[in-house]
Amino acid sequence: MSFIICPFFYIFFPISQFKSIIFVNYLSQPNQSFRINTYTFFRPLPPPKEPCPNFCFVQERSRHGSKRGAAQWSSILVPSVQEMVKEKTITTVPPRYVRSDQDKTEVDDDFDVKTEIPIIDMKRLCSSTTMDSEVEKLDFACKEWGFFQLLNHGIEPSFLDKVKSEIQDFFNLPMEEKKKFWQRPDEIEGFGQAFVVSEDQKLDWADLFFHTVQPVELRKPHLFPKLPLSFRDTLETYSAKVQSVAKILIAKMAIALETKPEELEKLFDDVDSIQSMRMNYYPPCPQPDQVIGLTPHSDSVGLTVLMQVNEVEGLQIKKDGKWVPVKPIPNAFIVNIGDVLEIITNGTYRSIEHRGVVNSEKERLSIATFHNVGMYKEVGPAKSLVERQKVARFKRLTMKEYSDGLFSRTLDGKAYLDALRI
Ligand SMILES: O=C(O)CCC(=O)C(=O)O
Ligand SMILES: [Fe+2]
Repeated sequence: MSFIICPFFYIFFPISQFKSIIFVNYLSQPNQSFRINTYTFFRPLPPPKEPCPNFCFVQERSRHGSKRGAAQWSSILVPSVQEMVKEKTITTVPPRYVRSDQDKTEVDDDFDVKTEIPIIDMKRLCSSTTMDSEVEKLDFACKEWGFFQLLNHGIEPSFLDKVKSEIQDFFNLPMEEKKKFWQRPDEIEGFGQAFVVSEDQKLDWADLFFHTVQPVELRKPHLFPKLPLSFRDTLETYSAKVQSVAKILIAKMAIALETKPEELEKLFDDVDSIQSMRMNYYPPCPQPDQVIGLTPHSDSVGLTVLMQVNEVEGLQIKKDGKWVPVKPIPNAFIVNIGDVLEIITNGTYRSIEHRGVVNSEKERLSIATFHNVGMYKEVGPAKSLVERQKVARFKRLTMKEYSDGLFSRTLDGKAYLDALRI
């Protein structure tokens, strides 16, 4: 998925899948400006035609709108799938949602204990008597799977029930109310879909609500502050609780990796580190095999903490070339390594492709909370890992450069991360 979004977008919208590319070194010609979300950036026009030292580019985009119709740093507004399903009795999927490009058959149906994603117990991770063995399990999960389910994370089930029920209520608000929170032209936060860059691009069978939560200055004034009061309070508390879970996990990963604090955990434990949330709503579909709920992607952030909002399955992860369904454990989180952590860990921990599928009977909801490094921080392989492994597998770059490159691309699995490999 992708598209031209603000330089901050990728932090906000941390999914990377991109096919064609341009890269623009915006800061090199600080003579033009335009507004991107809440920021003004300086950038050249038109984009340079030579490949930039860090990135390649294949396809040029115009500054004010791509050849395919999307304004830069935005996603074309598309109909709400939830509304479409509610309003009409749909028996066949409209052509724009038919995904013959996606192979939905290569699912590993024989998955068993061997192919079920690892389970990590946070209580054991934090207890002095069991920490070592649980850290070892965590290390294995991050190396071999890039995904794990997290039990005993300490967030009370009754509070999680409240979060889930309020998310459901939020998606069930009347359209008149939801319109206030809809994506605006040239923006990517709010209700909508992501990375839609042309009128003929295929779409996901889903609606999403995406917003930046931390730091507070990056919140869009018409989104978080305008949410229904109780939902806002609930999300504020959820944000803080999930943030502390993420920080503990990253600190334990640092122990496993034997990195220095400034190389890993401090990057995510700073005033400028970024947390964003994406709520996904997948309506039932009359022809579930024809569509995809969420296009295969890897998350372009540091760490993602995902919660299933209802008991309906749909997440699949790519393991040894096959799609493996994730059977969520009630009240556990599903945690995954994002591209930025793969870079920092010099490829030791893996950011794995995943996707969402839908079914014909039940709606499905999830909430992904993304944790990332501040925009002006530099990321690259941790020096102590490079020394030990005697090779740096990725380039070093600021998060700003990373996001500029990321949002100049279309969707293509892990192609962006590959472009950053040395
Ligand atoms: O809905 C899901 O289970 C997956 C969501 C996801 O991968 C994302 O929002 O990045
Ligand atoms: Fe994801």
